[in-house]
Amino acid sequence: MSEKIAVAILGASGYTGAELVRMLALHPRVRIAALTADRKAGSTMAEAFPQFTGLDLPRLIAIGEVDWASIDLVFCALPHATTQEVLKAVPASIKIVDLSADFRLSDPEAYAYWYGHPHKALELQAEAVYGITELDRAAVAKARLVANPGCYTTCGQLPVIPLLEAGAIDPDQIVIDAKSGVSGAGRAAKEANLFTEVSEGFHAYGVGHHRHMAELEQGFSKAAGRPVRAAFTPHLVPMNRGILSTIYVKLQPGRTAEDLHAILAERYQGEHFVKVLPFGTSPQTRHVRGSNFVFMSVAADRRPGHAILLCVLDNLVKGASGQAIQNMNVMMGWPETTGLEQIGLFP
Ligand SMILES: NC(=O)C1=CN([C@@H]2O[C@H](COP(=O)(O)OP(=O)(O)OC[C@H]3O[C@@H](n4cnc5c(N)ncnc54)[C@H](OP(=O)(O)O)[C@@H]3O)[C@@H](O)[C@H]2O)C=CC1
Ligand SMILES: CC(=O)N[C@@H](CCC(=O)OP(=O)(O)O)C(=O)O
Repeated sequence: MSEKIAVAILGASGYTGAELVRMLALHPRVRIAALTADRKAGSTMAEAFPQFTGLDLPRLIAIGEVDWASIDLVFCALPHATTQEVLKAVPASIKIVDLSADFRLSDPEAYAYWYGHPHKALELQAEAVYGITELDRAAVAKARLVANPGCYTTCGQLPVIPLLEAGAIDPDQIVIDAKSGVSGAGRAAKEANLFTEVSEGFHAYGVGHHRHMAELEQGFSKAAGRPVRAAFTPHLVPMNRGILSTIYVKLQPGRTAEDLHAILAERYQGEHFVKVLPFGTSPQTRHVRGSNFVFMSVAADRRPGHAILLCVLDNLVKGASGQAIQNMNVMMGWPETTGLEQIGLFP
């Protein structure tokens, strides 16, 4: 058996932290050496999440108690802003995959604008490599600190970026209508996430100003080779997991919706986790639930010169912890699917 690396999960008592534990407990190259929490420090992982009853896991401790000398790689699943303070104290010899938004924007001014305060770890922000694995694999392989992308932004960029790179769609006419399950908001108690607030209805939020626009625009601008503004409206739907993005695009002259499908099929041919379904298929969140897969497709729009892209993923897996493990596998030079073989949990 190959030697295992020792990993710490900061924020293990949260949803993405628990998802990391669920998948890393079966990862053949990893030993979970430290798990941290804030309010729940001192509890066992089974007390925080009874599904882990019987697993041999370290007790949840405060971040200050972590013995960094014993750790090879850190998964950081803390709230944004807290993350940049904490990661400054992690020794530079340790690899990091950060799930928060703290290191995703490479422009410090853009960060300050969208997050309302100056960045407190600019050296780390400069060092961080943005990592949608399928699009940034070569850079991720060389990185020490990977900024794991957001759930909405993975679901928005995977279908759009190859089309921008191919010059097949108009960069100024991208409209992303996205719906997320409530686990996307994390485990911390918030009035807006009470059962009565989210069940039996659904609503848009952050309309016209959601902070993920910055991350989408950063990716789209790089792919288009010029500044791009995107319309993005997130919605909260009464389900636990999953994101569906319905994306309206304008074709460049001479292009058809079928061309877009062919570009995506070719771009993701051979990718284990990204599946381009037949033209006109409507992918469903329930088919990727609990897995690291992304299903996407293209459909005709009745308006001439337009097309509709559809993309689904599990926000806690490919949208967060699964992609974080995929990035670790790339950073370590291991097969990318290691520990990520789960198939969607349906029905
Ligand atoms: N949920 C999702 O679908 C996605 C989340 N993300 C990002 O991943 C990160 C984690 O998200 P998620 O798991 O949903 O969040 P949760 O709210 O579920 O968990 C947060 C974790 O951080 C700990 N924590 C909170 N405040 C502090 C603090 N001041 N010091 C130390 N530890 C603290 C909590 O400990 P305790 O429980 O003890 O309070 C908990 O373990 C966030 O940055 C989020 O934006 C990214 C993509 C998708
Ligand atoms: C449903 C819900 O609230 N979703 C969160 C985004 C999910 C998340 O936390 O991802 P990031 O790390 O990319 O911010 C939101 O809208 O802020």
